[in-house]
Amino acid sequence: MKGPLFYSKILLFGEYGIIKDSKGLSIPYNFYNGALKMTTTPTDKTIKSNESLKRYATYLGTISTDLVLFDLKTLHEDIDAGMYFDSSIPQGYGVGSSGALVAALYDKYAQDKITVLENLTREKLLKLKTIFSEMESFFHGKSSGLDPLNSYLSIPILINSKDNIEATGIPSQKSDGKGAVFLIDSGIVGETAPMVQIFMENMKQEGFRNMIKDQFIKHTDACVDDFLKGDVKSLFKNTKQLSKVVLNNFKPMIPQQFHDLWKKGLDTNDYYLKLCGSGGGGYILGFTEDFEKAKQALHGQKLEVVYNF
Ligand SMILES: Nc1ncnc2c1ncn2[C@@H]1O[C@H](COP(=O)(O)OP(=O)(O)OP(=O)(O)O)[C@@H](O)[C@H]1O
Ligand SMILES: C[C@@](O)(CCO)CC(=O)[O-]
Repeated sequence: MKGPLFYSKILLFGEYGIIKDSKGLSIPYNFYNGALKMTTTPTDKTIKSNESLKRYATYLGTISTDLVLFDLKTLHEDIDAGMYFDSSIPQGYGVGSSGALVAALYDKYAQDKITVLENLTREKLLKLKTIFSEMESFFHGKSSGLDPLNSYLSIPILINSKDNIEATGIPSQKSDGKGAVFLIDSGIVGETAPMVQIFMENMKQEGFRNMIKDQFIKHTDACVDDFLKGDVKSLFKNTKQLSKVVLNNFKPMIPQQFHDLWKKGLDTNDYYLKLCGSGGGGYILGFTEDFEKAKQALHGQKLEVVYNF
């Protein structure tokens, strides 16, 4: 048995802001994926995954059946027979390893499931997001459900506000374009929950709240609009503003050794850095009008291009 592939995702814009009703834009990232599989020859990796599935299956049994009904009997039988999630998606890197797992399990074991083939009305999308939020909260404490939704549908998702999301198209990539969105591997595993806790604590201060409203959300929304319109010039202007605000106000979310590189990008305009998800490690997202230049300026860092302008 090998189930269908579920992909990683990248939240291009909207981290933290979407908690406070900013816009957000999340795209599938096909470089990494995962699928449910049966083991034939157990290894440390399959055993660890299988044990994690076992714990998770118990949790799925506690979710209200009014929301979603699972074929728990088959799920437990499959896990006892050695099923695991065969995945290349790194964990704690902000690209949604738990989201892909949630999507794969919903796909295989939910009854009366909403499928990707039907007309996805806003109501159906919200229903799916609510189910996924409940399913993923086992891993995150609290989850928006956006990661599994992205992975399940494998299409870009535009978040207009908390209760207003839609499937969207993004401008097609220019394969010969000089500009790029890229990932930098910080080499550190991050954790979402403590980062969100710091953010919520900061939000108790009026100054921080104002900065979020008047600067962070303003620039985030502008970046989303620019990206969708394909207005690259304005996008870089707004990404620079966003990068600056994040460096000044989200220091705990930026690993120490990247503070100087972050500033160097702003000073030289060779690239602009932003958080990729909650930060604290994992990937950092970069935007550049000239990837060759950025590569030189970031010499020694591990870079992966995710989109070409
Ligand atoms: N291949 C896998 N097999 C079993 N469980 C997995 C697998 N991949 C991820 N998980 C589960 O997901 C958890 C990681 O989820 P977590 O939300 O901490 O990270 P993430 O989803 O990679 O991060 P982010 O939300 O920042 O993208 C693991 O601790 C594990 O329980
Ligand atoms: C930091 C955050 O905004 C994005 C993490 O991918 C948390 C969330 O909205 O789930």
